[in-house]
Amino acid sequence: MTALMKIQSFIQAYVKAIASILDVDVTIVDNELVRVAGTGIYADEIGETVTHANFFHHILVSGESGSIMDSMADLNCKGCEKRTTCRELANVAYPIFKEGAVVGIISIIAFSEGERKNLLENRGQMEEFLKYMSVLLESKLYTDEAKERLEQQLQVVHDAEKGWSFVGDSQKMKEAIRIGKKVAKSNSTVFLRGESGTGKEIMAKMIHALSDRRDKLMISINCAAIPENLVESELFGYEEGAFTGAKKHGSIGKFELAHGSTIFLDEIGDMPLPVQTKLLRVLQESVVERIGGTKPIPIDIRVICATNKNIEQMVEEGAFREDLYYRLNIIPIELPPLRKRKEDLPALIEYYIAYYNQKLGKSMRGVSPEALQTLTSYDWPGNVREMKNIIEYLENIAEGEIIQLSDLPDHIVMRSGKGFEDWSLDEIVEDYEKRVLSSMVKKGATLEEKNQLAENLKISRATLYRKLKKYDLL
Ligand SMILES: Nc1ncnc2c1ncn2[C@@H]1O[C@H](COP(=O)(O)OP(=O)(O)OP(=O)(O)O)[C@@H](O)[C@H]1O
Repeated sequence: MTALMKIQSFIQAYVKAIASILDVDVTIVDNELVRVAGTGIYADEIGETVTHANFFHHILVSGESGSIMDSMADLNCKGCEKRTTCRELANVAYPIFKEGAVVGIISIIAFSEGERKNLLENRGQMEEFLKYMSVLLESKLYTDEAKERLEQQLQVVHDAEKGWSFVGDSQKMKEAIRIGKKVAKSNSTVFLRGESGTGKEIMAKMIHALSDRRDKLMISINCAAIPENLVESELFGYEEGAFTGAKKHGSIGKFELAHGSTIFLDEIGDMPLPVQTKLLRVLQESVVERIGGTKPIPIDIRVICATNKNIEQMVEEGAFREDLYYRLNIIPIELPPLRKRKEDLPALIEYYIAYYNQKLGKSMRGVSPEALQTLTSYDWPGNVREMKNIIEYLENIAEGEIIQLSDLPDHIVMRSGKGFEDWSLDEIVEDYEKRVLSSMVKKGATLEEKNQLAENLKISRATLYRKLKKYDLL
């Protein structure tokens, strides 16, 4: 949608007001020559493409105002087959700009001789008026864009507050989200697989939030974070006197706590074997037995578990119970590593820029093409978590509104071994040279700093300047 079309209803009200004050007809077209607003006979043609638009086309290209005072004689209309039947007798038009580019045209039209006379007599004033209106429209475009940006950012924060908001349009991610949403309402066990930082926990949160259990808190346990000797009591609870140091009246375990809700068992591969046996019983019989307890306690829970380990290999090696593996692996969902879905990167970067803008009160606008290329070439071993942290870092250290290649941390620039398959050696060397130089020369570096750099690099000043010029780094 063009910039003007986005504020169409405002523009239509605006031209109506101008038309009634000046007693003329007014129209506005966008840069695709679609009529955005119009009065008189053009009120019925809103949304239609203006044909026979030599004159408008010229204004869009030249960015200069123009007028037709006699359509039968005007050069702009020469050769137009509609010239003899055209309803427009005269026309004064002015371009509408945004950031220096022409985004549309505002024009006053005379359909009758009387209107044409009025236009001719007051042409200078009309042009001045259109110019003023064009500036007003331009500022309206900026205000609306700023508002839209703010709304988007608020939406980002709102989504993040829900605890899950997936960004990513790749087929692989879409498929994972589709399955997650589809199984949310069921009570079946979900097994989330994927490297660290790929979004397993937010997937668990999403499934819980979309389930009928959402009114109760999801209980999350990181099996790798609890000391082995405490896992059992943490999960299943214990009775008074169950072991030395046991609390008076015992303690409720996480499974009991999750009754009626969802339990998320993260890093399930780290669950000790004896605890695995107890977990199997919980899953098969829907009961828990506290340590030192004698009677089973019925529970209603939905289990979501996750691991980044090769669990099949653990089963083979006897480190994970095979029967438990099959009992857990009912609905497997694979979260692909970021390096296998790089098409998600631009959206993720944009999302986290907006997120940290909001959080840190910054107004970062994006990433330069070179920086984006380098971020895309990087392998992201820490997946989305690593990317999120890098954006937070960049929001803190980058000076301009656009993240530049030179802002990126060295390890990313150096390790972004991009796909060099189709590159000649010269191109690879040039690419590397450009990255090294751009990470060394900060924007606005003084003459002295550049001279010092030439000295450090053991090249002449002339060579350094030639290279900086070549890579557009001056
Ligand atoms: N698709 C995504 N869109 C937006 N943010 C994401 C996405 N995937 C992951 N994140 C963010 O990355 C961070 C890590 O995600 P999460 O904790 O869900 O990963 P994980 O796979 O559970 O990692 P670990 O195995 O280390 O526990 C979180 O801050 C999360 O919000």
